[in-house]
Amino acid sequence: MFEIHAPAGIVIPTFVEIPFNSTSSFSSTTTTSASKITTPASSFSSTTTLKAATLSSKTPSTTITTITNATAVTPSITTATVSTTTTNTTTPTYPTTAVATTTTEKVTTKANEKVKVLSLHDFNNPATRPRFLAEMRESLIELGTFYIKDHGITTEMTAGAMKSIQDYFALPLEEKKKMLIGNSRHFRGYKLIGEEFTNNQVDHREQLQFGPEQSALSSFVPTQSPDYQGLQGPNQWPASTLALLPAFQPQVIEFMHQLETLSHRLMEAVALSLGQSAHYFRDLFGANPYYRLKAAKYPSVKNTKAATIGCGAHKDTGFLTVLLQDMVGGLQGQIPATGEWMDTRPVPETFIVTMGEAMERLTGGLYQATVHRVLNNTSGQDRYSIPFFFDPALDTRVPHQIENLDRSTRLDFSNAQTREELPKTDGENFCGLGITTQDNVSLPSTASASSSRQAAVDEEEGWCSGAHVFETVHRCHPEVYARWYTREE
Ligand SMILES: O=C(O)CCC(=O)C(=O)O
Ligand SMILES: [Fe+2]
Repeated sequence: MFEIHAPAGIVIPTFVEIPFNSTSSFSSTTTTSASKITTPASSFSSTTTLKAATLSSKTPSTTITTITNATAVTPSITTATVSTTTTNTTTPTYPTTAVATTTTEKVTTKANEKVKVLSLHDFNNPATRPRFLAEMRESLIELGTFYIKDHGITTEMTAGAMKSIQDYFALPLEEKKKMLIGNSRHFRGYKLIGEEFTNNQVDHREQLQFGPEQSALSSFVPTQSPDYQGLQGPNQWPASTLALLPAFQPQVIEFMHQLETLSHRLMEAVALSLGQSAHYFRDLFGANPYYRLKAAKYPSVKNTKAATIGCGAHKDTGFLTVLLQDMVGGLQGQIPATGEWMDTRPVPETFIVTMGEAMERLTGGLYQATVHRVLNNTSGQDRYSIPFFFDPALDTRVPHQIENLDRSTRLDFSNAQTREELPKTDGENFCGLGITTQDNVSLPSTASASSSRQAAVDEEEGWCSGAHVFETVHRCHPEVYARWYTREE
């Protein structure tokens, strides 16, 4: 038996994310029957479909759970019986992450109250900084996520960015297709609804991807260079789209710029919260951090059978995600300790800050990479979100783990100093490692034995951040990989 509290008009699938590099341990199908679900009576429909994808590498199967017999037990709570059947599905042809079904899913909207809203003002002010860092640390150990307010990005900017992406998605399909992600070796551009898979399940969203505006590496040779070097390059800006939406390009570029500044500041706080120096991540990330801005539109669904999930359960790949969402709702995070799902409800004028797998790995699991997903909604309102993924320069070697990390929940932050407060030392360079993926810079050696040309891990030097990012990105967008990375030009 398990209990689910479902938010209004939202379909709950059952997915479980597994950590990266774990590809074989979850392969069996699990079947649940006659479980119990509770959900707010006002929003419950008597036949809601839950869907859980299970993968063995060859023969995935899909578990469909149908809720029936809903009956009200309190004015606000409804119970229902869950029965489950298992059917086979086709295997995707591109690499996938193994997925396990869960029979113990719990969702509670109450758990949302667990996610703290932190104010960046409290970090900036030395008097309140110790408390801010203590709360940040606790949140990242427990959940891997928090909201940030007073972040310094104006409402005008966030509203403008939202409006720009809404205007873009409202363009005729023919116009949007001019910017197809498949046109770009650098994984930038537009992706149609129904073409992306997360957790081996087709997502129900349109999306648009941008990254740092740079020229491509002229030295890049497909099938010979490390694949991740192909991530560097320009965004797509079709002239006709810019003519139709004059504010679009400047808005997106300015928003990325401001999110980069905010992310650096947040990473400074994260470093301090880990007991490291304020410039730990600046030094690690180098002069040209690699980031991706994704804009997503989740159309409201009429019936929940047609599309069961907006975005399947997953952990973000890298270090830090800063996410802007509108007020529609549907994003959920999983509480690591209990497996319970909680709504990451829209909180006005905040961003949601989430740790990714790279951070989890670097901290030896002390900071959680939050498993999250987006549920479809039947409210009639489309949902828009803009996540920003912040990572080191592509050729950064990330240490396997921060040394001598104090793993206790509470640390003394009374003397924590930000970068600008730290005394400058001779020759100090805040971009200390100075690693950049420029055309004229020689790159770290790569493991030629690696079949995927990734040079992902090196015992001595640490693992390659770009290779790690590429691993996920190429899995999400196999059409880009097939076109640009599998043969020489
Ligand atoms: O749209 C959202 O709120 C979340 C999207 C997400 O998790 C992702 O694209 O990685
Ligand atoms: Fe995500």
